[in-house]
Amino acid sequence: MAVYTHLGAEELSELISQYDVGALVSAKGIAEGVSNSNWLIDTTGPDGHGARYILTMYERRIELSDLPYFLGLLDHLSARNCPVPRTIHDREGSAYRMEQGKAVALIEFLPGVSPTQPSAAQAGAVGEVLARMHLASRDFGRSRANTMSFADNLALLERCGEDRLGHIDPDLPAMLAPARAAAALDLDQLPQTNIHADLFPDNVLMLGESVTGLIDFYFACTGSMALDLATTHAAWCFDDQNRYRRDLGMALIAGYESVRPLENAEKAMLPQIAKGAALRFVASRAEDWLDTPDDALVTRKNPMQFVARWRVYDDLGENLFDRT
Ligand SMILES: Nc1ncnc2c1ncn2[C@@H]1O[C@H](COP(=O)(O)OP(=O)(O)O)[C@@H](O)[C@H]1O
Ligand SMILES: N[C@@H](CCOP(=O)(O)O)C(=O)O
Repeated sequence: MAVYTHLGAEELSELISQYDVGALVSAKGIAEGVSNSNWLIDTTGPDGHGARYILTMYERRIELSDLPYFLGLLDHLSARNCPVPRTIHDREGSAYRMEQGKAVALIEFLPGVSPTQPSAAQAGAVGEVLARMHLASRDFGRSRANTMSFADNLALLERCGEDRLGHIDPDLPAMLAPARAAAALDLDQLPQTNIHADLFPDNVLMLGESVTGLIDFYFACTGSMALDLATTHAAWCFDDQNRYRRDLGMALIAGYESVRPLENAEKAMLPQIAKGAALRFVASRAEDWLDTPDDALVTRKNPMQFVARWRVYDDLGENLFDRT
């Protein structure tokens, strides 16, 4: 379920005619995704040979004032040969337009599929691309504060409250104490850049072991590179029972370090940051769980999945980098 708004054929044709991409041939709603409405758009193409795009309508959680940052970052990274879709600008040069009172953007279509059970080779490739992206986004001229920082996550869990957290799962209120510990970490002293901050497998397109696209930059922000690596680690390196896949963890970090070796201060803090990164998804998923009506068509994501991952990080402690 990821088409929240109906756009009629005439509206779509009129919208597409504002871009130099040829005439609309077909528009199909995309089922994947939870936050925005997405359509797969085929046109006759700027040169008449056909072309494909993604049309995104921003529905939830996105401030209009953040769009120049998100869309500008796509253009910045794409121009630096990172596998990131560029934004198609309309004839007036705008990266987004308003339709039915909501912002829409036309985005380059990239080939590939998101892995559901990633291999170590795929995790290594993602680590390498993540590091390339970190280096390439250092000179992006804009910045954006992280609205899902560890302090924000703590505030979110506190707003949910022990009682309501306990209704989701009796083990959830116990996550407040580690969330306080994470909120006390100072990540500002670590190397900063513009980070993706939500690089789950479903936000990576791959063909075999090659990364063809990093997508869904709508949590991107200015922040610690180690936080982005830890978030990617928490999202990629566990099986469907939330058991740690050490082979993937090692491959992800090795791939990252093949491009950008971690500094000692980052290595020292990574075990703590990984716990905070797991709690970030405990917090947002707990909030979504409580806010989503039982009859909503969206599949709620279970916060306990990331409680399990937090426990793995807590047990691993300093051994996160161990190869055995
Ligand atoms: N640039 C792109 N190229 C190809 N497919 C894309 C692109 N952007 C999005 N998609 C497809 O649309 C789906 C939903 O996009 P996504 O940005 O993840 O939505 P949401 O923000 O709602 O999670 C993706 O899983 C992917 O299949
Ligand atoms: N990746 C987050 C949820 C964010 O959803 P997205 O569809 O915008 O990536 C999670 O798994 O909790």
